[in-house]
Amino acid sequence: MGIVLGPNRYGKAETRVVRVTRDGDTHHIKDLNVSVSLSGQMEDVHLTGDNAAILPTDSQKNTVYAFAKKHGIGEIEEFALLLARHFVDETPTISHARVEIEEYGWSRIPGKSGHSFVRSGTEVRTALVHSDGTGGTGTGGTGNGESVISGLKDLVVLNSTGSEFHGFVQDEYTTLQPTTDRVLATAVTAQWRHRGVDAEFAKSFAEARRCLLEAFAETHSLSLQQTLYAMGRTVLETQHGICEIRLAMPNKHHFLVDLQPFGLENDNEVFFAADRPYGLIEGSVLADDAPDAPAAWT
Ligand SMILES: O=c1[nH]c(=O)c2[nH]c(=O)[nH]c2[nH]1
Repeated sequence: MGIVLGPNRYGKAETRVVRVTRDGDTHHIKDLNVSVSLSGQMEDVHLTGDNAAILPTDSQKNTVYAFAKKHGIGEIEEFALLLARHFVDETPTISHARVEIEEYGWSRIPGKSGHSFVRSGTEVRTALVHSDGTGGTGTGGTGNGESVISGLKDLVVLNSTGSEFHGFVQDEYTTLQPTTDRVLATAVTAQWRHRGVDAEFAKSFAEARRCLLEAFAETHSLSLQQTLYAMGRTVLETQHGICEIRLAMPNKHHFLVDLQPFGLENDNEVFFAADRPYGLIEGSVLADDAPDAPAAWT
């Protein structure tokens, strides 16, 4: 039996960088969590411990900080592309870079100060970039060895009516009562794949987020699965630069509390918000001409 090295990658995970841009007394901040993962000629380091091909993960972390100073931080997709292309273009032993970024939002505290901020809730904006470098010829999904996926996570939403769930399979373990009026709540994780790498990412993000919220609010839901599909479809119908969207939506169950022991009616007014277990509904919605790009998601 022969033993060989399988797929591998390495890099600095979760570099936290906060960039302050000073515009007189008015400051702007970008707060990111950057994870770099590189692959290439890595046989020797694994098989013999020869580090000659290795760009240390420490240098990768330093690059994130240096680029934040030199180039500033604009849209996270662009910052990720800049980093990914740099690692592949400048290090001959690296042929592929994956850069994943989370962005934590801050909004201004109203008032006179231009330097006071409050974190904008739990929601996180995300980007995932793959690059074979600016001279790349790989199969990232755009034909030139690069792909860009944008997204968000922990977008928490709730409909206090307009949601039903009935007509499901009944087996000997089924106790769930059918309902024609329930609370529907979830924390949306969404990732959408762009057809190209030069979209207007700020505009596209705002539009995709608006579509997700609008479809969640406006769909009269017979299941969270139906709502998921409606949300994905709305994004793809509105934004032709996006060819695929993947959604993961936990069903944050709200159970009606039995108030009868207290002689009280509960007409869909008082709920117990359970945090676990939760139903986990996941799905992908695609344009039927979407180019195949499974590697873009890894
Ligand atoms: O929207 C729902 N989808 C399900 O698949 C499911 N299963 C369940 O117990 N409740 C729900 N709700």
